[in-house]
Amino acid sequence: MMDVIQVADLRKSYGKTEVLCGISFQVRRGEIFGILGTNGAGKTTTLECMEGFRKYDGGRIQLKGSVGIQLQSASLPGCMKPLEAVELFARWKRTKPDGELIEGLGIREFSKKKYAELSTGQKRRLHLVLALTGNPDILFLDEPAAGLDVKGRLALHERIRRLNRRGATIVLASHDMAEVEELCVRIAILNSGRIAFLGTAEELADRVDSRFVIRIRTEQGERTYRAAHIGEDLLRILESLKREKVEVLDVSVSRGTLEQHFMDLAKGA
Ligand SMILES: Nc1ncnc2c1ncn2[C@@H]1O[C@H](COP(=O)(O)OP(=O)(O)OP(=O)(O)O)[C@@H](O)[C@H]1O
Repeated sequence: MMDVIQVADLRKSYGKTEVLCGISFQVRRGEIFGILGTNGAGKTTTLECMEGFRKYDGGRIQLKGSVGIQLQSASLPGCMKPLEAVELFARWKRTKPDGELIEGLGIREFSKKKYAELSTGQKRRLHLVLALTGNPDILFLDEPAAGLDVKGRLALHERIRRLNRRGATIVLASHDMAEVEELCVRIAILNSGRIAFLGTAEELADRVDSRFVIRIRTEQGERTYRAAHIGEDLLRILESLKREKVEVLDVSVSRGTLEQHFMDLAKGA
């Protein structure tokens, strides 16, 4: 599959603090790629360098295709009405406002308000419409669901998937594991300015030892174990409970969520 984004040895410092210490990754055409990291890991800096908004100190970034960027809030004049902003962006992109997009993200609900009067979620929805205007080949989203309620979040995720099915490559920065797990196939985890992991969620699960979560309900309450090898470990746990004469009522086994794996990596485990 063709790479539409290539980032090689990207370096960035703010003053004397090196925030990106030479990160490299590629994004393939048509994928939803997640950049994960805890607060301050360097996700926004990485995105802004890729978007061309921020100068970087070293390395190389190559993009192939037109770009849409979900700008941060407060980046439009406070007195501007939502549909005026949509019109302005459409003209800038030499296209017409996309009615389906405007309806799909419910912009008309708050179209009479000024930008300064919009809620965080409404601003996010508007910024998403602006980013999507002109059907960009590559879409950058920074914490897209922050400040959205459950309904807004579901609608946004559905919209992101639909766009992706139409061929857009999407790069999404988030510290929300559930969001990344739900949307992205490949992810990069940033930790202290370096890539701690690059690959699929499945590969991440395989890399971390504690892959399974075993929950055992006993007469005394529930116990939780983490296991690398489900067969041997489950047998060992059950045998030890038998020796302790603990009555087992129920056993459930699940794969740990990406969040557990991520936290292990972010902690440098
Ligand atoms: N303009 C700036 N000047 C100085 N330091 C900055 C600047 N922007 C970011 N930083 C610092 O660089 C580091 C990385 O910030 P960045 O915003 O890229 O992280 P992030 O992973 O997006 O974090 P968050 O999840 O909190 O948004 C942080 O320590 C931050 O304080």
